[in-house]
Amino acid sequence: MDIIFYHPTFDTQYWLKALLTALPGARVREWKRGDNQPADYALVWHPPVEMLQGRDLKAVFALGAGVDSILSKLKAHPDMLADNIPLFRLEDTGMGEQMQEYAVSQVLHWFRRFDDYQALKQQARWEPLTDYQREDFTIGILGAGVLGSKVAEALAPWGFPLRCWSRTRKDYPGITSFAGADELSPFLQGTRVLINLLPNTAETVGIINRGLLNQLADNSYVMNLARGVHLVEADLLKALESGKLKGAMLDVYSKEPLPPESPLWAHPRVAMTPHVAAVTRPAEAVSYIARTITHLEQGESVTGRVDRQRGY
Ligand SMILES: NC(=O)c1ccc[n+]([C@@H]2O[C@H](COP(=O)([O-])OP(=O)(O)OC[C@H]3O[C@@H](n4cnc5c(N)ncnc54)[C@H](O)[C@@H]3O)[C@@H](O)[C@H]2O)c1
Ligand SMILES: O=C(O)[C@H](O)CO
Repeated sequence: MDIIFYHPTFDTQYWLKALLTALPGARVREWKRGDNQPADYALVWHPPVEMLQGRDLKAVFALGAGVDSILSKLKAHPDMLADNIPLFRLEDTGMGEQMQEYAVSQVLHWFRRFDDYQALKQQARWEPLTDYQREDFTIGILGAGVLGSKVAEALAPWGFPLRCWSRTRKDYPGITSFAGADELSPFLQGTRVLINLLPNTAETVGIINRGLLNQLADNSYVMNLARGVHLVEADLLKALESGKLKGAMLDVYSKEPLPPESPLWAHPRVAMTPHVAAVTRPAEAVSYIARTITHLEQGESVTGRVDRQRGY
């Protein structure tokens, strides 16, 4: 079995070695321009079109959770990957735990009013504030898939009212499930902390806009952990100014790296990280991919296949 690997920034040598260890007998090579030799599987992130074009592969693995960038490249170059070649993505592989850490720590930061105390400290003001109550702190998670459900699971023991919104109804213990476009408004009403973990698709681009933000509870918070295109940044800034929103925690942006002129940098109630909420953990990813390839080779069923029509 031949495997080709391409990632613009990862430590390729580490991956090649780890893949060889996990799949003894496989031939694994870094793909370089001009390499047209046959391959069975391709592991990629932001691949050049020529890497995949015309290849008769058994499967392609995206080396991340989101497949928006490869699907948009496929749209521009439909001959890059034949329709019958399955595209897989990483399911969790350590990203769930990272999202849990991120979301829980930020929710508690807001709930315990550390944002307010930070602002008071800057003015050298000693001022105990009224506690927030859990029942006024409903958390709504947009997207209840692999990562959204992990975040919900980690928040559940803290006792906040929890709800999620997804395409189809979920049956997660202790979490109210809202499903489909018709239930988006009821999901938003009463939500105090909105956490976004949707995939980037034609249906979800720009979903966190003025109309959506206006439906949240007053003094709400927004955490965007999915993709920058989900959020209309100008609408977020207006909602912060109007007082509708109390704060935002952003990991992803309409343009990355975020340009220096973006007003988000200087906004006192916007906290930011540079698209690091959950990164690919090589060891977990390699064992996931190796396991999936082994199942595919044995004709067994696997999960993680992207529905290219649906867009995730
Ligand atoms: N910031 C980061 O570091 C980082 C890291 C990993 C993943 N991500 C992002 O997180 C996203 C989610 O990852 P995942 O593994 O949980 O994906 P997933 O496919 O397992 O879950 C997606 C969820 O969104 C819901 N959904 C999709 N379209 C919908 C629609 N139109 N209406 C209602 N619900 C809809 C699905 O029902 C599902 O519950 C990824 O696509 C990626 O963009 C970001
Ligand atoms: O989708 C992912 O895996 C991360 O956001 C990295 O882009």
